[in-house]
Amino acid sequence: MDQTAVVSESDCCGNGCANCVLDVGLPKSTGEILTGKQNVIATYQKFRLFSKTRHNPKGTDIGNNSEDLSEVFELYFGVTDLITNSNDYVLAIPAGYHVMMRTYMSTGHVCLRPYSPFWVDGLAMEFKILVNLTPGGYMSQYIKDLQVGDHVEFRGPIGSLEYISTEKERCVFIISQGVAIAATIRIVKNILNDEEDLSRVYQVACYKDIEHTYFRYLLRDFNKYWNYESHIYLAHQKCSSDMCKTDECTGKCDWFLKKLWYKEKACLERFSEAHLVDICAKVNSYSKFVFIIAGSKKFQDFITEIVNKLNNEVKQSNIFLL
Ligand SMILES: Cc1cc2nc3c(=O)[nH]c(=O)nc-3n(C[C@H](O)[C@H](O)[C@H](O)COP(=O)(O)OP(=O)(O)OC[C@H]3O[C@@H](n4cnc5c(N)ncnc54)[C@H](O)[C@@H]3O)c2cc1C
Repeated sequence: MDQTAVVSESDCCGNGCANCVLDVGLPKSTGEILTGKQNVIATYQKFRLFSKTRHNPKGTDIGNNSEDLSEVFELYFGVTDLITNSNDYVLAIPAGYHVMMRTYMSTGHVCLRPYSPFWVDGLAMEFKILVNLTPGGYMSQYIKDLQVGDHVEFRGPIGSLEYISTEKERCVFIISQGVAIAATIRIVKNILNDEEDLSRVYQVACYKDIEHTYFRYLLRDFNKYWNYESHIYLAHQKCSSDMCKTDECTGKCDWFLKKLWYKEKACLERFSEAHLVDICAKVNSYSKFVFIIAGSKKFQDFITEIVNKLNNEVKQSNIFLL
């Protein structure tokens, strides 16, 4: 099957079939990870919840910090109780791919939801996901009730990202909405940690406000690399300063400016075509552009539309939807 074909979640019947329609094959690079071993997550596998912590966008690891987000959790899972020798297995989840979490409803129906690991240790067979609990959501309630030590079923990897090429001087635009940035973290790390990869990464992270800038500390760290820059867009920043005359913050008041870190820039607007044009103006050749878009279908459609308006030389095969 064409690995660049976009398969919608709605194509999945939701029954957790062994040969799920969402499996579109692994990128060629996965062969190196497997090295003759089996992928432990290729069929549904139980993973033990090692830890469950509230996400702190600033990265401080002091438990119960007042800046921890009450509705966003980092879940750390690892394989336990393998029937055969664990040396026969690795955990292969390529960057940009997701895993399917499975649980059963009280009605007996299966509940499947995809999540995108932001950290994977293939040999230890451990991974982490960031989950933004959805009010009234079935899996969200299940996750909320999960306790450390509980076992949860996952399978995968599922995805279609095959952007890796021999071309190492690309302009990689990574545009994400909210928690979907989790899916992009490993892609950025892979590029930045590859000394032979001279690609420039422009990360556009769209959030509702500064309190919800997930992985803010990572973006700060990535910005230390010569070939990386992040742009944060905050669509709904509330303000408690008198300087901003309305409830919506202008981003110019002392209250907001004090919230920013040294050299950190944030634009208090929705990301638009004009912003994309501004960022792209820094780059010369459009043919080397790669766009990786992570977010809801509506967000992906909007960004794809403005990318297509940008310049008709942007090849469709260089646009990847996570
Ligand atoms: C490729 C991919 C990767 C993803 N990665 C992540 C990730 O890394 N982290 C993350 O947090 N999320 C991720 N998601 C989203 C995730 O899969 C779930 O959709 C999300 O956690 C919500 O699931 P849920 O079962 O809690 O909510 P659902 O039960 O699906 O409910 C969603 C919403 O619909 C409403 N609703 C449900 N039933 C009804 C009804 N009968 N009538 C009216 N309204 C109803 C609920 O109130 C809720 O607001 C990803 C999604 C995709 C497609």
